[in-house]
Amino acid sequence: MISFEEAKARLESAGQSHVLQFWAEISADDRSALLEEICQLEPKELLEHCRAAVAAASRHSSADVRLDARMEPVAPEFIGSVRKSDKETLQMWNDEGLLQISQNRVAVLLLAGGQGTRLGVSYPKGMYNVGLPSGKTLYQIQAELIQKVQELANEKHGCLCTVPWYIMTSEFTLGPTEKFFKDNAYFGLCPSNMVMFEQRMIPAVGFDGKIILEKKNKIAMAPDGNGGLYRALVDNKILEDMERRGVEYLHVYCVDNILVKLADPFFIGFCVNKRADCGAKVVNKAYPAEPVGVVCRVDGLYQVIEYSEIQPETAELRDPRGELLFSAGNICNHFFTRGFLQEVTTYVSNILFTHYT
Ligand SMILES: CC(=O)N[C@H]1[C@@H](OP(=O)(O)O)O[C@H](CO)[C@@H](O)[C@@H]1O
Repeated sequence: MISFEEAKARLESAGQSHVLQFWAEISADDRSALLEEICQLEPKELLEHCRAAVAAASRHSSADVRLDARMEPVAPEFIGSVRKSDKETLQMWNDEGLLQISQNRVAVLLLAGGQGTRLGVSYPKGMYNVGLPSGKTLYQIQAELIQKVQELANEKHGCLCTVPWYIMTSEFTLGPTEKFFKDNAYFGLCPSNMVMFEQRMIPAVGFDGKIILEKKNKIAMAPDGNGGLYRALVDNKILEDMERRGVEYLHVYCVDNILVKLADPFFIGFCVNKRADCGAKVVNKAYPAEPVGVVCRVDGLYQVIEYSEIQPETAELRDPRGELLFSAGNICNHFFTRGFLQEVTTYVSNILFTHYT
């Protein structure tokens, strides 16, 4: 545990002295708890985190127009459409995907660290009963889809393959998720092919760059978002686990998608066929103001522009055929090769956590 003076100095160096503003009012136990929390914060990283929050807030309020001006749609040669492709092409993607799955080269990774706040539940979203006549939860639906795609590959290739399931949870969701799967006998999957791991927690920061206090003696903490995946992969040695299992391709998806096609052979096959490092499955936007992010290019780099970042005029733009120019709606379904993730995590480790080593 660190001393009060040390905590004060750390917070000052990150511009967060207000965290100790209630020190005089709190009990000895509460003081220890607060010092323990402060002890976990690395000052340099905290400073960067708080600065990033301010920068993000100012980007939202001022630079949107400039961002819009730099947006370009995804180049047609990088797009594959299930709706517009012929039967042979679709067959080729499906065959390629099933072949990779049959060779144990494909895994799925679920982003399930979020709390069910917007859904209005106090338990992990995957445990939600979505109201089907069967009463199945999202986790059960997904477990059955993994079994199904394994079966399809087995039937086609006469093998006994495995699609490992990586589940990124958080401090809020790990315990209940583990218990839920155990209580339900892993819905028939082999527990050794399921890897649950935790993403990091970070302090919640206001638009003014100041840490938010949950209570007088408690910093408000939240999981570090879907972008926390890269750090969590490093922290939990997930890429090493993938390598041990011979997994080369990863399908990453969000928990709250009832229609998700796990390890979708068409999607996997398309990406493998294109020799892509990463890919995003998108759905045509239904209408310009639909609250989904769009996959596009900004300054030549592929990224998602959120619905909160795009100007209505830009969202309304149409191509000569009358279709929305920015129509590639992000549904949080991504493809990554292990090699690409290795590169990204090495890069992220170097710029973000050099001071940990
Ligand atoms: C930061 C982020 O993850 N934004 C995602 C996410 O937004 P929500 O605000 O969580 O609905 O889900 C959308 C639908 O899947 C997707 O289009 C968007 O890009």
